[in-house]
Amino acid sequence: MLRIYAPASSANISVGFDTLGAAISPIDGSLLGDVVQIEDIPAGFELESAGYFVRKLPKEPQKNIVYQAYVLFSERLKLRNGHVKPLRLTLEKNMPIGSGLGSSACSIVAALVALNTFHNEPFSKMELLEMMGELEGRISGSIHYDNVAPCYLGGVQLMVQSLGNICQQLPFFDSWYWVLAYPGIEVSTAEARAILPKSYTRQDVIAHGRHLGSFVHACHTQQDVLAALMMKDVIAEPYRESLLPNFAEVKQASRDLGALATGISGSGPTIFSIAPDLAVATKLANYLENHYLQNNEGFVHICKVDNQGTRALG
Ligand SMILES: Nc1ncnc2c1ncn2[C@@H]1O[C@H](COP(=O)(O)OP(=O)(O)OP(=O)(O)O)[C@@H](O)[C@H]1O
Ligand SMILES: N[C@@H](CCO)C(=O)O
Repeated sequence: MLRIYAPASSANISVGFDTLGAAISPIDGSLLGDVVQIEDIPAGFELESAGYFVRKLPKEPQKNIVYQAYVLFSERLKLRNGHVKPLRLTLEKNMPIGSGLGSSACSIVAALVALNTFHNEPFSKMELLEMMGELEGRISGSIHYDNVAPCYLGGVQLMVQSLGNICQQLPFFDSWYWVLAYPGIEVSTAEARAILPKSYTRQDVIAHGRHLGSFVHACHTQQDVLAALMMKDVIAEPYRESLLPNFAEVKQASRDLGALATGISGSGPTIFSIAPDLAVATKLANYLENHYLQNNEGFVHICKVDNQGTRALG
């Protein structure tokens, strides 16, 4: 029996809509992500689901993205004259759905890595990642890799989508803490994409290019102040902030408490705040617990970038 854990991820990082994402883990060692278990059975295929957020999954098993991952993996294996073994997948759905923490990505990545490992790795990392993007695209309406890539490979990933690579890892700032606050309400990624403009002004396009280019440069030259200053979003945040509770006020208060940057994680409603040290991270966590959470489902975690990505649990 094999158990695969896939961590939460924060897509966009404000400055790289659909092109940047980071894998994230709480510093207290708790696992913030989904687990998929795979095991032999005598014949056929079985899917079981468990975990705190199982009640939020679609009622029909065929709509569970883990089921669809199994079907896609089987089809691709068949194209190589292979066939899937009889097996049971058990999804532990620990991630809230529609959270902005890459919940569907966690399920997709854990399922495909479990299936690939169980069949002695017939697919390369990039082939598997391409399947992950296809499945993510079915959910949100368009293929984007900024959750699945960091969730799978760990670190901060830049989607280059060229020369046979879907993504490449960026050097990042090891001292930074990420404070993630999930308010406990749901925002559908498909809907949060639908409200974005179809086109942008030349001024916005130039600003976006300057921010993203300078941010990537700052990562490579390890200029943390420049990187934090460039974490500005002209593509999504101005249109999505109305979906989040008191976002402008919370962002200003986080800045006053010492946050280097604050933005929407993925398509929200989770927000992230970057702290230069643990003292500021703790202050931010306390503030967000008291001012951003909307109900008992909400949570705040002090995190760091997870450089391991998806892995087998012992
Ligand atoms: N195993 C699964 N995990 C999560 N969502 C699933 C799963 N299977 C099917 N779904 C469906 O996929 C959709 C996920 O929606 P959405 O993309 O908004 O959530 P998300 O992946 O949590 O978003 P985000 O990437 O912002 O965290 C929901 O309609 C949900 O019912
Ligand atoms: N880049 C995607 C991430 C969704 O999780 C978006 O912002 O729509």
